[in-house]
Amino acid sequence: MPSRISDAVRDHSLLVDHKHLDLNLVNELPDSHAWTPLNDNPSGDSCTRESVPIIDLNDPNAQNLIGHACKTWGVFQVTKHGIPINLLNDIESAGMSLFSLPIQQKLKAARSPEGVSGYGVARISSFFPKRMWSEGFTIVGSPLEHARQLWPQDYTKFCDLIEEYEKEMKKLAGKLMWLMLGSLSLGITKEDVKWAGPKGDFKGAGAVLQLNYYPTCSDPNRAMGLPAHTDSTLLTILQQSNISGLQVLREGIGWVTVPPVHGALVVNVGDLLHILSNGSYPNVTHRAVVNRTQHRLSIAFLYGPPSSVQISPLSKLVDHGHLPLYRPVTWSEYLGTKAKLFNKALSSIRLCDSLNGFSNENDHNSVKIG
Ligand SMILES: C=C1C[C@]23C[C@@]1(O)CC[C@H]2[C@@]12CCC[C@@](C)(C(=O)O1)[C@H]2[C@@H]3C(=O)O
Ligand SMILES: O=C(O)CCC(=O)C(=O)O
Ligand SMILES: [Fe+2]
Repeated sequence: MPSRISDAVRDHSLLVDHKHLDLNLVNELPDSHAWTPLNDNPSGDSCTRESVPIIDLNDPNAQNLIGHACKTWGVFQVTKHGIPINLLNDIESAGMSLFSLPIQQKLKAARSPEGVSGYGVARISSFFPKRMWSEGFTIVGSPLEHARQLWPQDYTKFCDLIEEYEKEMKKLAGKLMWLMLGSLSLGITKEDVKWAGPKGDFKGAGAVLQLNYYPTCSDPNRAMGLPAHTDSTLLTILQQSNISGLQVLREGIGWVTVPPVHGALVVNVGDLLHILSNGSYPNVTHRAVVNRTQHRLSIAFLYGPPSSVQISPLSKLVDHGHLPLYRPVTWSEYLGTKAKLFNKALSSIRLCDSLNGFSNENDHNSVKIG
């Protein structure tokens, strides 16, 4: 078995340039991609009855169900969300056609070292000693330049579809924001979240679209599609096609598989909503595993506030008994901190509990004192 990328190249001529291995052509897992075996088999495959809640957005009780899911899991699946199924299918096909391009073509749209958008491995890869079994394509704003490089003759279809998908996702994200905030405390209104705008439609919100592709893998227990992380967002809406792979970490249980449900979308709490909720909603840790027989595609809509807005615990959640757990931070500042500190970013902006003289029992990230 080739033990390093360089060996893989020599043996199989699979390396496209000095750092890109075409995972679709690799027969054996190179050492560079071999993680410690995943013997933490998810409870989704064993006997636990705990599963990520599935909530029908038309259910009159949806807000309470969402509130409970956010407090206990930090993640839920939504059905009857109003996104047309054709749009979900179309974006999936567009993603598949992108990742099916020859690697030399995809590399024409490679993310630049300082850039955010384009083709490449997920940004967090630099924090891990082993490489991921996945490819990514990140879209911020218009994908026009990169789409032109990928499909010189026929790029407008892709761009129009992305525009339509982002428009629909933004609408859904705004609706979810009110449902998630409304179940935190009675009476949270537009006055409490001024940056939601006069109509309360979060018009100025920011978003990034991330397409993830996980090729089949001969040794899935030693490979990792996307390692454990939290999203640096308010919330993320994930479309995970019909192949399983997403797992969430549940305190006291371990890794739980989020089973694909036809037409459903996965919604997870990101770091910024954790801050806004003053620690009441856990920013769920999640990862993507791979499998031997079926490649997998996922599409993440990463939703955040306008870049200059300071996010801090909602004032209605703060009083003498509940001091703010985090200092204010903008999305841009937080992304910069995350890029440097990764999973220590949140604690770097945390206000000191011992100074506050208390520990919030609702805060799933807190270390209990005393
Ligand atoms: C806005 C962003 C969130 C993200 C980093 C980024 O600047 C652009 C890509 C996003 C993504 C998608 C895949 C998983 C993730 C952890 C990563 O490596 O890149 C997220 C980042 C994040 O949420 O921190
Ligand atoms: O592919 C998945 O299921 C997870 C993707 C993800 O976590 C992300 O894009 O942030
Ligand atoms: Fe994620």
